[in-house]
Amino acid sequence: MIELDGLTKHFGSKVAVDHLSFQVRPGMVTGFLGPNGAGKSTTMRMMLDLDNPTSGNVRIDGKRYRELDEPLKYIGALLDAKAMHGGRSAYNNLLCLAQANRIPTARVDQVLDVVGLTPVARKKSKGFSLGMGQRLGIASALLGDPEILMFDEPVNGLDPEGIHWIRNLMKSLASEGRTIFVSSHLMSEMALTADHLIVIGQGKLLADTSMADFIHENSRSFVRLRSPQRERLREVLRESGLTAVEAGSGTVEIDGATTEELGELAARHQITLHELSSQRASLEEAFMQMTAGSVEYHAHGTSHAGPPSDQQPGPQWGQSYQSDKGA
Ligand SMILES: Nc1ncnc2c1ncn2[C@@H]1O[C@H](COP(=O)(O)OP(=O)(O)OP(=O)(O)O)[C@@H](O)[C@H]1O
Repeated sequence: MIELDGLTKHFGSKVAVDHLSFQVRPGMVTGFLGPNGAGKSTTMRMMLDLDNPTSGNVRIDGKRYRELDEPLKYIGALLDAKAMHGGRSAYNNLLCLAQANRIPTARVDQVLDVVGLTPVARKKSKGFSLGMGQRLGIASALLGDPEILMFDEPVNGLDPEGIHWIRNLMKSLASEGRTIFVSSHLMSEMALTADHLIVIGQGKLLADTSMADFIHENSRSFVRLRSPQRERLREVLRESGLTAVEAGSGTVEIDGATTEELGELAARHQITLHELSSQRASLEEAFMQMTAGSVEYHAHGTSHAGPPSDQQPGPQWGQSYQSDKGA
């Protein structure tokens, strides 16, 4: 269990983390979400005692990180996959870490096997692809067989097979009763992986909730209509006090009415419908709505908080969003 109590970090006048209090519980995967610059990495660094809080504190199983006897046996982390010594082989990188932390040497081969790097164990890690580097970073996090694991953007650089692998790894580690805390920009990925969500924006806690409740409470439900008599449909909706939002591909979306009401309304006015469907906004949309006021960098054309016209999964949004950072 990880407990944050009023955790705060200032960089000069910049408040990167603002009185964060939450718990990360064992036996589940907790997703840590927030737009770029929200303070996720800074929070994780303070959890590992790599940065000093301005105020507040973090407890790991009731203790401060620096009070842990052999920290790698309590908490393993993947923060920066490039942190490894490039001139050393994967095996030697892990061996040094094992020796420095009084972890049995045999564990090195075990974790190399878990992450699938046994065939390249003797190769220098500087020649590794981003995905292999991520796997090596994950191996180092697993080395002490810790009860708590923290991953900062672990799917970065992984191909679909690698993403599938890490998703299953995190779930299986959680099912063993471990505490798994993972940050990601890939909302669709979180939907498939996390049981619980912590959402932050501009360093502040925006949500601490189960995944199911997050979607239920934050996603907008609406009805999608498509008709060959589009103008007539719009007119009838307007007369009924309903606002139709154009949603592309000849569809309109309506809030505040059920499919039954809209179907009957169309029938009364003899309007043919080619589509009448109840929709619920996805996790990406719920997340965008929640954090809309706290993003530092907006991608062109995606700064509105409303749902996009189609129901595409998150990576599209994540990619355009990230690619705009620093533009
Ligand atoms: N060493 C530092 N000095 C000054 N400002 C910093 C420092 N580290 C982080 N920041 C600022 O603090 C804020 C939070 O940064 P942080 O990297 O924790 O966010 P993040 O949620 O991890 O973002 P990303 O998803 O882009 O990695 C940002 O505005 C960032 O520019």
